This record gives sequence, C-alpha cells and structure tokens, in this order.
Amino acid sequence: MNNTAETNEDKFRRQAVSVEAAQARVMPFIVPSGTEQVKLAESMGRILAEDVVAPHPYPFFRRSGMDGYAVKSSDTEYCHAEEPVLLQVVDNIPCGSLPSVPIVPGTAARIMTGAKVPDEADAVVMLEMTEQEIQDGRTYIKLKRPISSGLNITPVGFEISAEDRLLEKGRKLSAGEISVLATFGLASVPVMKRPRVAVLSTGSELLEVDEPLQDGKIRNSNTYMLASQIIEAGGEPHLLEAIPDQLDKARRIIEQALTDYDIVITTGGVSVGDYDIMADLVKGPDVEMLFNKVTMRPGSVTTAAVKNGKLLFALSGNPGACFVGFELFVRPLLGGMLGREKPFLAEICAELGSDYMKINNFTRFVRGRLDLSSGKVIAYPALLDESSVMVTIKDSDVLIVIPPTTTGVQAGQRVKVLKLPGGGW
Ligand SMILES: Nc1nc2c(c(=O)[nH]1)N[C@H]1C(S)=C(S)[C@@H](COP(=O)(O)OP(=O)(O)OC[C@H]3O[C@@H](n4cnc5c(N)ncnc54)[C@H](O)[C@@H]3O)O[C@H]1N2
Ligand code: MOO
Ligand SMILES: [Mg+2]
Repeated sequence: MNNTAETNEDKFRRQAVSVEAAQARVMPFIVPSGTEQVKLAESMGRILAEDVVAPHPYPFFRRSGMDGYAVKSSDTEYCHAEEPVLLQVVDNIPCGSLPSVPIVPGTAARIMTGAKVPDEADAVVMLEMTEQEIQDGRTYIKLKRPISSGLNITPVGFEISAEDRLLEKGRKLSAGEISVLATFGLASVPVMKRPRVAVLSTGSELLEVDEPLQDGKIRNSNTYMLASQIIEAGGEPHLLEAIPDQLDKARRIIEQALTDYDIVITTGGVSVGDYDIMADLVKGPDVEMLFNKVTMRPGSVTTAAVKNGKLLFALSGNPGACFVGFELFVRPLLGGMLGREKPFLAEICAELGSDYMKINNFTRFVRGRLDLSSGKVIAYPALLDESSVMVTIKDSDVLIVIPPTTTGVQAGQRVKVLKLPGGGW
C-alpha cells in the first residue's frame, strides 16, 4: 500500500474533461509507425502505406464474356430464322491463347470465356445460340438472329484505366483490396508497421487463464480482450507480466515498457482504492498527465499520460470500461499512427429500440446491438451494461451514445451510435 492522505486527496480531486477534449489531448502524439513490405498473402488486415496506381488498364485486352464464337456483327445484319447466315469457323481460341487467324467477312472463331477476342471481331455469340454444320470437311456455324456489335465483349479498361488510383494510402486491406493488388501484380505490398503495444494488468485478484479458479479471484480477461482490440485496430499486442501494486516497482516496469514499446496500456488500479496506484504513477517528474477523469460512463476514471512522446493509457479494470476506453482513446491513436484517414469509430444515427432510463450527468456509451431487419436502423441497448459486466460485450456491435440526462431516453428517440469494428453487420 502506498497511499498517504495527500495522494488520496489528489485521487479524489480529479478534473473531468469531455471525451472530445480527452481525445484532442491524445491525438497530437501520433507518430507515423513506419512502413514495411509484406507478402501479398500475408497482407490481410494490414494498412496500405502508399497509394497504388494502375500500371495498365483492366481488362488489358478485349475479353470474351461467354463460351461461343467471335464474329463480325455486320455478317449477321440480315439473317433470320428462315434465312440463317453461315460463318466458317477459322480459329479456335482457348482462354490464355491469342487469336491466330484474322476474322474476315463470312468467318468466325470459336472462343472461350476470358480469351482475347480477335481484333476484327466485334461480338461474341454464345454457343447455345448457334448450330454447327460440317460441309466439305469445313466447320460452319449457323446464326438465325442479328447480333449487336459489342455483345459479350468486355472492352479494354472496362473496370480500370491505366493510371487510375486503385487504392489509397491508409486503406485497410481485405478481400476486395487484395484481389486488386493481385490483379496488378503486387506480390509484395507496402504496409504500415504495426505499432507495438504493451498490455499490463494490475490486481492481486487476477489468475492466469490456465489457472484453476480460486475463491475471491478472477481470471484475467481484460488482457486478452485488449490484445484482440489491438490486433483489430492494426497494432501488435505484447502481453507483459502483471504489475505489482508497489508504486516504485510498478513505475520502473512501466517506464521500461514505455522505452521498449510504442504504446503502453494498463488495466485496473486507476480509481481511488487503496491499491489503485495508477493515479500516482502518471504523475512522475518526467511524466505529463493528459487527463485522469473523463465525463463518460463507463470509464470515467480513464487516464492517459505521456513520457518522451509515448502514450500510457491507464484504462479501468472493469471490463466494460476497459473496452470502451480502448475504443475511444487507444484506437484513434493507433489509427493515426497507421495513417488512417478516419481513425475514430464511425458514427451513425439510429432509433433507440428500447427505453434507456438510467439517469446520468455524464455521457454514456452503452453497448448495444443494431437491428436493420425492419428497414430502419434501430439500436437496442444491452440488458446488462454496467461497467463491471463482461458478458454482453460479445453481443454488441455499437456503442449507443446517451447524452447526460435527468429523465432517461425513451424508445423511438433518435440517438447517435458508434459502430464497433468487430460488430457483426
Ligand atoms: N470509491 C469509489 N470507488 C470506485 C469508483 C469511485 O469513483 N469511487 N469508481 C468506480 C468505477 S466507475 C470504476 S470503473 C472502477 C475502476 O476500477 P479500477 O480501474 O481501479 O480497477 P480495479 O480496482 O483494479 O478493478 C475493478 C474491477 O475490475 C476487475 N478487473 C481488474 N482487472 C481485470 C482484468 N485484467 N480482467 C478482468 N477483470 C479485471 C477487478 O477484479 C474489479 O472487479 O472503480 C469503481 N470504484
Ligand atoms: O469508470 Mo466507471 O466505468 O465510470 O463505471
Ligand atoms: Mg480500483
């Protein structure tokens, strides 16, 4: 125990700042995380470090959209069921091969989907619309309907022209982006380095996840929850050993972590209790405290400090508050370091699905579930949303923002919701 009357006084006398003000105090400490090359197959979820410009149009050649025959549409202009046109098949073009015989009037080339259409042809007729005939050892196709120019041909550059910007710096790579990179030959991709984030827990009640349960103790879930949030946000989590509750030892461990890692997150020990050392720890001689109370719930005790330009986030031990603290403060910092254009949780407007009658003079970030099935955007608050409740975090895809209220908010009212990236829609 390290508390004195004086430090306790300090702990109690905290100056609360708004979420926006707290975020604004964090964001100036964004340092770009640097870049590296990774193999395309390993680029999923990474953040692109440079704009990617198309080195060539796509498709690169006029491409057949069907298995059929490449023809000159002018040859079919006057044909009909009673007077079909016969075209001699002079070439066979499988996918990946090039046309080898020019198409002159009265001829056609058998062609497969994805193959290059001969320059002289301007349409492809599907196999099903043709009848084959052999005359004097020559193969012909019979067409009974005029074919319009351009039919079943994808023109050069239909999707992308040369020099088009394909992907912008700061974009998160997922299936669609990776398909683009593969198409344009980027076997190795420039991505932002993942900021290295240390996670340290506090609290003598914590057991490792593989330890048998003991009365009065709980397993450390926050560390693993935070590690998952860090990965999702583009960082690289490093789970360090728990911090003891002796201030001097704790200070040394955290200072070392701030030297070794880009960001340090602690969980627990940040309130006013006897063993809550974080409040004192963020007030060292060379540590600048950015805030130690935020007008929000959960997570009012969320604290941040900076040492040598590196951020220490002391998040609450209560799982709900720890989760929200990460989403509101750590995620945007990580996003900024990764060059993301919009590092904050995306904001949308919704209708509140059920009454939320808790009163509060702080803004609440209530975990909830979005329902789009009625054609409207409806947000349902979780039934259990206390700061200490862990189990409903998994069921939530949004944080519903409930402004300070003395009456509660009724179902049907418009609310702002913040979309959680892990959410299921
Ligand atoms: N007298 C007051 N007491 C409390 C206040 C207050 O203003 N005055 N604030 C309450 C609020 S609000 C919160 S939130 C919590 C914050 O607590 P701490 O951040 O100091 O966290 P701890 O005391 O260490 O633990 C709180 C709670 O969380 C559990 N915990 C801690 N670490 C983990 C972990 N890694 N995994 C899972 N669960 C964890 C811990 O066992 C406690 O149950 O303080 C209120 N008290
Ligand atoms: O910090 Mo506590 O989570 O406000 O409920
Ligand atoms: Mg505490």
